[in-house]
Amino acid sequence: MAKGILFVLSGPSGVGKGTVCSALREKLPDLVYSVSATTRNPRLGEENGVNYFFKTREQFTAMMEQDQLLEYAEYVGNYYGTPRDFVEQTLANGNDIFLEIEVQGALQVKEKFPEGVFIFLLPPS
Ligand SMILES: Nc1nc2c(ncn2[C@@H]2O[C@H](COP(=O)(O)OP(=O)(O)O)[C@@H](O)[C@H]2O)c(=O)[nH]1
Ligand SMILES: Nc1ncnc2c1ncn2[C@@H]1O[C@H](COP(=O)(O)OP(=O)(O)O)[C@@H](O)[C@H]1O
Repeated sequence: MAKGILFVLSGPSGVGKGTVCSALREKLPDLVYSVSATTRNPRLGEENGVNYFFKTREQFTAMMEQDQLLEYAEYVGNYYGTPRDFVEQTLANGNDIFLEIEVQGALQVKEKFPEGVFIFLLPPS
């Protein structure tokens, strides 16, 4: 079976990644989205396992040490990372997967998956 395609959307903070992602979710409801792990606190309305997997710093460090993350980065004082197994299994099953992550993480994914499709959003000015 052909492997799925890995899509990574990245770019600086405030450039509109989240906005593009919500539009995409409406247009392509069947596309698989990676759910990241983070040490930041949940915001009102956010659900564990849906928006993020919310972790303590200890839990996150354990995931890093056990090589469970495809990439991770510290961003404004919190850790964010992409669970590896879910991405690898989705691709192996022949399904595409979409990641919305910040730039340091996207560069790490590019090292590991140079065949992926990397989209960097830039502000108009
Ligand atoms: N490297 C990396 N960045 C992530 C991951 N998940 C989310 N991010 C990025 O972390 C940043 C902060 O996300 P968040 O706390 O949800 O705030 P907001 O997207 O700015 O409202 C954004 O730039 C996300 O793209 C991840 O798994 N890895
Ligand atoms: N194409 C656009 N033109 C102008 N403003 C936009 C555009 N896309 C998004 N925005 C606005 O810019 C702000 C940041 O967008 P957001 O999607 O949260 O960025 P990011 O996820 O990259 O931090 C939001 O207030 C959003 O409504």
